[in-house]
Amino acid sequence: MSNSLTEYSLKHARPSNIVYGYGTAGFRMKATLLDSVVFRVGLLAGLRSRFLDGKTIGIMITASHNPPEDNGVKLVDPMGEMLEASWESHATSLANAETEADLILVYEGLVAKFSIDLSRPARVVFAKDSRESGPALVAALVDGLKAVNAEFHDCGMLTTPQLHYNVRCLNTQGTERSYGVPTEAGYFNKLTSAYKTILSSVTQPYSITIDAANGIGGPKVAELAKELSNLLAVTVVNNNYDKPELLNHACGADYVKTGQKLPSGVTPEPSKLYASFDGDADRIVFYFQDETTKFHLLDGDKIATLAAMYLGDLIKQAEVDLNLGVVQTAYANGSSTDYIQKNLNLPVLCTPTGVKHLHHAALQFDIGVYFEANGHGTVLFGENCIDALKAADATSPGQLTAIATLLAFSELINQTVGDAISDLLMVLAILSLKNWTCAEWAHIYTDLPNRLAKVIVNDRRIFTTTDAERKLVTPEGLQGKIDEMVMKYSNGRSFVRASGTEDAVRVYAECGTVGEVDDLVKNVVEIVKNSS
Ligand SMILES: CC(=O)N[C@H]1[C@@H](OP(=O)(O)O)O[C@H](CO)[C@@H](O)[C@@H]1O
Ligand SMILES: [Mg+2]
Repeated sequence: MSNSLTEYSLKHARPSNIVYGYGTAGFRMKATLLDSVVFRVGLLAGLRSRFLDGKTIGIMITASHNPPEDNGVKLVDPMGEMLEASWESHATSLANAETEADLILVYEGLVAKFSIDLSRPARVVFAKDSRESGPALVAALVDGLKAVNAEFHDCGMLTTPQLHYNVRCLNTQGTERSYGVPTEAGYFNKLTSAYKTILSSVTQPYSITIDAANGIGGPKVAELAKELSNLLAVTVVNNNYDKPELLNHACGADYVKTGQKLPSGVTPEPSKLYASFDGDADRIVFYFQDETTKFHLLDGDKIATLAAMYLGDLIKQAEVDLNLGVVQTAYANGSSTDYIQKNLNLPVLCTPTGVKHLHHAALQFDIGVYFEANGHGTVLFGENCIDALKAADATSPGQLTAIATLLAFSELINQTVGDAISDLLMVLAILSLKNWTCAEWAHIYTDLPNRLAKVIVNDRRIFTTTDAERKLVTPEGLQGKIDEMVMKYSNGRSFVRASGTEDAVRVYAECGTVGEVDDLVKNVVEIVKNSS
């Protein structure tokens, strides 16, 4: 084993002077630096699968909304969730082992630590997004998997959520909780069947234009939409996934959310709904321009609110005792939190940034809605919830329909991870059923004007936080200065934290008016600059 490991790893030597870290979104950086990392992720996936009795582990090669020259890699655990946090440090140790001999020491250390029987089977599936560097990184990954004798299957080009779906299907096949057929056709069928069930009484197709960020989500959503042509009229723009140099360029969910503006390639018709995916289609934001050409963003907070409102109503109609809650991060607009708590009377939890935190918190509700403001999120239906719905004794047609609709939503909404395609269908289903225009959705509450800024500092690690990242602990005294500044503004809120994916500190601010928020964010950026 170690011989073949040494031989293979010599082909994938680690560059010196780089420190790798498995962060919020796995390893992510310039693709040219990732060959050894991806190879070693193959080794870790083999260990993880053997540790979990041969369950299938997923690996996704993507850098999401990053520029075309970047790439990244992340692991998917058996139920389709992100890699368990305690294993992230093992990924980091493997990636940072200097020499081949060091690598074998770390690898064998993990084998011993977890008493892993290397004679057992290891199973891995992987996919990549549409980046140019994808195929070469896949070759490195395959070497890693061969080096540790893992069985593997290459799923080709998929969206990140499709790979998560496949992993869960493979690990639940033949069980009572089978998640579906582990193929792309299986994924499309699951979503389209659920959509047709939910919209069985609707006759008008909903029309939407999607900016696919020139990524892999474009061809996938176009394929799915063919099956739904009676219910959905989809136009895909920025759909050049075969021109990887255009990926995320002046388009995509991150561009639209951060800049609060239209992507290139979109010439809006007044009050018509648009959406943008990110490069690997695990995020979505919606938007439209009104008759006065004012741009309205419908971000993750608006999606969460819409879903919570609609599912809350369905629970009431179903007369089943289920609790519903919403999970957000500090980046959620204050108006959305207020609306969910005060108007919808639902509990809201706040967690640190990163979907794994939100996902985990959402599991405590029977139905947990979680979204980051940037459009990454989903709705989780707990096993108890599904069982209660299936066992419910419906006495009226209204109750029956509500129960069937809730169950269909649990099939429509990806239960493993935020999914742009699944979230798109969820939103369009709700808008269709409510017969709502995009303006009606936009006006359920009005966002407080907000700004997100980035400050490059010498060492972002000195910025540590508490209270779900809403308060700085260090540098000492800095939070006090921010609080003093915030006090000067109406409805002001601002917080500062180190990014987990970029070498920068992020500053968020919101206020009662645009003028104030521009002023506040500028002042907090100054405070941060002066502190480091
Ligand atoms: C403000 C913001 O949008 N932060 C993003 C960003 O994290 P940072 O730790 O802020 O760099 O990337 C994460 C991974 O994609 C995503 O989960 C998160 O929401
Ligand atoms: Mg993404």
